[in-house]
Amino acid sequence: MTEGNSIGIAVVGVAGRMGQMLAQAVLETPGTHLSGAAVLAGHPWVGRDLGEAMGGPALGVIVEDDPLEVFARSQAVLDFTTPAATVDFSVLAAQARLVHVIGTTGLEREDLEKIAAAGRHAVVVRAGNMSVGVNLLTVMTRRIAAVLGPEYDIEVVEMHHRAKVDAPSGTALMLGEAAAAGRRVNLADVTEAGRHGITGARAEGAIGFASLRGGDVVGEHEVIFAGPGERVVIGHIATDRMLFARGAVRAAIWGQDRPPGQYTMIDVLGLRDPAAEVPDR
Ligand SMILES: NC(=O)C1=CN([C@@H]2O[C@H](COP(=O)(O)OP(=O)(O)OC[C@H]3O[C@@H](n4cnc5c(N)ncnc54)[C@H](OP(=O)(O)O)[C@@H]3O)[C@@H](O)[C@H]2O)C=CC1
Ligand SMILES: O=C(O)C1=N[C@H](C(=O)O)C[C@H](O)C1
Repeated sequence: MTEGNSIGIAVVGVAGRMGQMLAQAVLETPGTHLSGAAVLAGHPWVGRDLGEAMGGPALGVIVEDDPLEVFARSQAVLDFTTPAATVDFSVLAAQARLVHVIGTTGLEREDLEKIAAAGRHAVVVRAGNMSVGVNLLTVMTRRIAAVLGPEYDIEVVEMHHRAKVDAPSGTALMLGEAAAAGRRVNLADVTEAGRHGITGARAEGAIGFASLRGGDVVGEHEVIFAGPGERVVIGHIATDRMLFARGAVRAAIWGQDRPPGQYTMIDVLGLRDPAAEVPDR
């Protein structure tokens, strides 16, 4: 629902780690309002005031379990849920002509195809990481990979909290895609992930991935270029999930009145280099 010129932004999966951050980010952003907050049917938060459910003061926003109703009074939806849920939401968001901001990771090729098909007539902004810093890191990774030759071995290392369910992280895949784009190779052709046992020597031109899990780590990424006599190491450490949430709200605002299509945070942040496309995971 438009309240004056304020943009109505809904959050699905609002009880999740990111869902709660997203709701707070909408509430603190001038020019937007929280038009709805949805969880799965049967969740204990259904029917409760969102603020109280989150352990704070009442917000006057009641948690619902019908995304259709929530979408009907919104201009955008922030979706950091699961691949299956995101595919379903993409159909509903496109029908309602909402800007669908997707942070969900672990999406397979078939999921991406379904999202692209559903979103043909709507604006979809999707990124495995919504922070400014990581998106800058992808631009730097592509550039460094393009300049350093194949004698520099590329490894992407990530660490996340113990509850993370997908690996490598969406961010690690974005960085891998950026490195592959810089080298003008297809990431799938050069990926080395999950090494264990007698693996044989590293393949020439491989891009390796290592995933660490533990504790409450918000998200840490490094790209290592290991060459003869030196290593170039660039990285990003997230210490607060609000970083991602603010990026998502920025994307929802940016997407208003854009032509239908699939966009990434590279578009939102104005970092696209037409001469060097970087696919985003
Ligand atoms: N792009 C980015 O910048 C970032 C992306 N992420 C990604 O966001 C996703 C979520 O992460 P996180 O918040 O830590 O995970 P959580 O598991 O804490 O949250 C996911 C939430 O989605 C809910 N959910 C699942 N299916 C539905 C549905 N059909 N309808 C409504 N709600 C649903 C879950 O509900 P229930 O628990 O009841 O099943 C849960 O509350 C992950 O893929 C993660 O990698 C995370 C941080 C930053
Ligand atoms: O699951 C998380 O927590 C995060 N997921 C994203 C990813 O897969 O890269 C972004 C961030 O690193 C946190």
